[in-house]
Amino acid sequence: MIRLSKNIVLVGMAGTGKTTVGQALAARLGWDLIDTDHLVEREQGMPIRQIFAERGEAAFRTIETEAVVRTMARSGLVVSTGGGAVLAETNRQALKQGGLVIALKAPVEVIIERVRSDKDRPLFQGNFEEQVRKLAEQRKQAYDFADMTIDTTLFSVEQVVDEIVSRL
Ligand SMILES: Nc1ncnc2c1ncn2[C@@H]1O[C@H](COP(=O)(O)OP(=O)(O)OP(=O)(O)O)[C@@H](O)[C@H]1O
Ligand SMILES: O=C(O)C1=C[C@@H](O)[C@@H](O)[C@H](O)C1
Ligand SMILES: [Mg+2]
Repeated sequence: MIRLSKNIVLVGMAGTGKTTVGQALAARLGWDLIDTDHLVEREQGMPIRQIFAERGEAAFRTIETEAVVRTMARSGLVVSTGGGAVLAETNRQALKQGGLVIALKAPVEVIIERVRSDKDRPLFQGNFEEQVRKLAEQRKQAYDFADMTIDTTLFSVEQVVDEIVSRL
């Protein structure tokens, strides 16, 4: 049994299911959900795709860090992060200090199938299969700082939630 921290935080590559599982987990626990991507989009008044296009990735990362740090100062939340939210040391520290960090994993082939029809991810434009593979390779160890890891390949969303709840 892992002692429950202030928040439950989901990290992982794009398409591993952080948003979908976060929604189901928050509903199951009766907790509020903050999806940092959605928070940024709401506060900036535009989709992340447009932030990347008009201001660049570095500007997005600055905004993302501010949203992550502010969110992690709260408690009793399920927090779904963006796929790249773990890249900054400031974010990793805030996530770890303020929550139990759970990494969702899936093989690159599964990720490709899950995100194939969603054209909103700015890092997956053009030859998106190649881009997913490259990013997965670059981020091979990026999620290793998590307190636990769940491979979502063979699980439905509700089964992933069952697994998380059983490990709390
Ligand atoms: N366990 C699962 N089994 C099958 N499909 C899943 C599972 N989890 C998520 N999906 C599907 O994969 C797609 C991507 O999921 P989701 O948007 O939740 O990923 P994400 O990790 O939040 O990605 P991003 O980092 O880009 O925000 C969605 O269509 C979702 O329904
Ligand atoms: O993997 C990433 O770097 C990203 C994932 C998404 O959640 C968004 O945060 C954005 O598209 C960047
Ligand atoms: Mg998401």
